[in-house]
Amino acid sequence: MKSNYFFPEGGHPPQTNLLTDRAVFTEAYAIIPKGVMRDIVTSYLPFWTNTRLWVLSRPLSGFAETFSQYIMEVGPSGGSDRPEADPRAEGVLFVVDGEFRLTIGGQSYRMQPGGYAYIPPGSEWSLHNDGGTATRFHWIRKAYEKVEGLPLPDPIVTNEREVTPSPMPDTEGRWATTRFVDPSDMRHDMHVTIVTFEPGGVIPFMETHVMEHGLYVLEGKAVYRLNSDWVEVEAGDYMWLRAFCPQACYAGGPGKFRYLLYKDVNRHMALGTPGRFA
Ligand SMILES: NC(=O)N[C@H](N)C(=O)O
Repeated sequence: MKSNYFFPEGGHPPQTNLLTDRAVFTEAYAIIPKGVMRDIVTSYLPFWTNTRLWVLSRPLSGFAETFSQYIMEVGPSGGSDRPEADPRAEGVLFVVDGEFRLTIGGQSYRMQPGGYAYIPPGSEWSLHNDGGTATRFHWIRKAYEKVEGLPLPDPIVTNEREVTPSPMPDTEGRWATTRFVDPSDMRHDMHVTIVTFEPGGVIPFMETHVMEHGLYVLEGKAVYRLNSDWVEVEAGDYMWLRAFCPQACYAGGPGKFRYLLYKDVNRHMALGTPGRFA
């Protein structure tokens, strides 16, 4: 199935056009624009066949940075029976292009664009592209922080088509969030949602909060405020925001502006232990 969520750039950039990239890396945020996700900056992982990936974020300083995010590209017959090497890691997959078969705890699911899967830590899972074309999906990983007395979260497999977005209060529906997890479920320590703005919709104040973000633009255009800078972003761009990075946005139209949003939630910060997720 074809999707409009992914915007790969093959080959190498032209030698004559060095000023078009909008990549930025600062202490508070990074922007990895779609033009940077090219063949030359791919990675590979052990125990994955016919697979390459773009690593969009990973813990860098060892101080309370919580997640890693990849765009995975799995070719025909590719995949893995040993996808995750870290037993602490929980994961979310979100499909942007193509199809694959996902098996969690012996149960198999057909994943298509818009497909979302939450994989609890320690799960037995595998992923295989049994179609004829490459599939691409986000894989967001975090070291799960267990709460004594609470069981692990259950696996969740769904598609954004199955979930009704919740409008944000006082926005006349111009800003809505598609939630795959009940925000009051304290078993979960990470949320991956889809944020949708109608043209002209805004985040009307400088959100400044402890949660980190990974933010991949699925559709449309906007001007995004990151710390002290306003930047133009569009479908296929990725942003990574450290804790307390001030943020706001203005959706430019003419269509919807939508992004996949990672956020760490519902846990104390471990006191006096640097390297929480190193
Ligand atoms: N940048 C964002 O979209 N932030 C969200 N409002 C959030 O933190 O939930």
